[in-house]
Amino acid sequence: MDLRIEGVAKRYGATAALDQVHLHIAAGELVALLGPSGSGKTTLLRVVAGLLPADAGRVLFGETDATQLSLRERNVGFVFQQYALFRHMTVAENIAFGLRSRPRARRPDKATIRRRVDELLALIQLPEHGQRYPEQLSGGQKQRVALARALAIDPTMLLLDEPFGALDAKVRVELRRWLRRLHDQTGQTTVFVTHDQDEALELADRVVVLRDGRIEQVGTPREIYDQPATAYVFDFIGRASAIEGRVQDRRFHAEGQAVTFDAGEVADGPAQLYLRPHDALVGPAGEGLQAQVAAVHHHAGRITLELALPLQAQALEVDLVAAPDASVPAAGEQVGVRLPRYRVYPA
Ligand SMILES: Nc1ncnc2c1ncn2[C@@H]1O[C@H](COP(=O)(O)OP(=O)(O)OP(=O)(O)O)[C@@H](O)[C@H]1O
Repeated sequence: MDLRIEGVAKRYGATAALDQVHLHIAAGELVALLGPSGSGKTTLLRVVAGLLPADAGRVLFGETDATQLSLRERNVGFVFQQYALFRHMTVAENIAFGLRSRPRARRPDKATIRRRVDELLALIQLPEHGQRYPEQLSGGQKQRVALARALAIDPTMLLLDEPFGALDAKVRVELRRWLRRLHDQTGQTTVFVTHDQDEALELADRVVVLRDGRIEQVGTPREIYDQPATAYVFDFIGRASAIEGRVQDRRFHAEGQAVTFDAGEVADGPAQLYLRPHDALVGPAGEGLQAQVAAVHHHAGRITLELALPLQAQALEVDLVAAPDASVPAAGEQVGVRLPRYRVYPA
């Protein structure tokens, strides 16, 4: 089912947790709400679920105005960060809970519930775990059970609030790939909250970047990464360096440099040029931006240079691919930096 959020606003005293949010999510999409702490992700998810009333605006599920509907009437599947499983119930009982607690008229019979639970146990790849208790499962397994419980009620959509937030890094990566495959199997409209840009970019069909209760950009992971609409998105979405300067007649003039760069449509005035560490080519001094190597950092498979630019407060971070025989500039050396890819934003 598709989801339409129209002009939704929510205030807590002086804080606008959500400020005129408009968003359309197509049926079957997997969408990430991405943003730093306090940007309004959880508030938006809760408003959609019916856990929290909005001050203004509408939420539509398909053609139905769901704004005034209760949590139960909306029939969404919700998964919290901390596996909120019932500790005194087995895995199978947890999964069956939503079906068993339906009013008698809409409650499936016991055999149907048992069949549905078995199907879901197979779907989450825990077919033998139905009789275990939550404390006998790993964190990742608990979250899969939480997802099965959410799916059991045949929800209108799945809403996941930092579903992998409490798990360690390796399990997180495994589980998000698993969720992607599960989504491809079920085709369930899914919205998940994360503050982890890797998770959003790897998992989602589209990413919604939030900032202070407003949508900063909506796009495919590729669009968000390759064409960030604002300096904020550029900075938030990956490793980035900024060079201060100004735009004049469609050229960006970096503070303290002779070389200038195409500034596209950016109007005259103070501006910043943003680049990713892998989008800079380091060569002999005299070509491109003039810089001095401030530090050399060795990682597995790559070398990162910190480059100091005259009159710039921030150092430039540049990755070198570590070919075994490549010469690596030493700290203190003067180098030239060419920029095959960058973006200019008004400051
Ligand atoms: N119950 C509340 N009372 C007062 N202010 C709140 C309440 N809940 C949220 N806020 C405020 O609303 C804003 C948005 O909060 P929200 O929890 O939606 O952000 P978030 O992006 O989900 O952050 P996090 O990643 O930390 O969960 C924040 O400024 C937060 O302090």
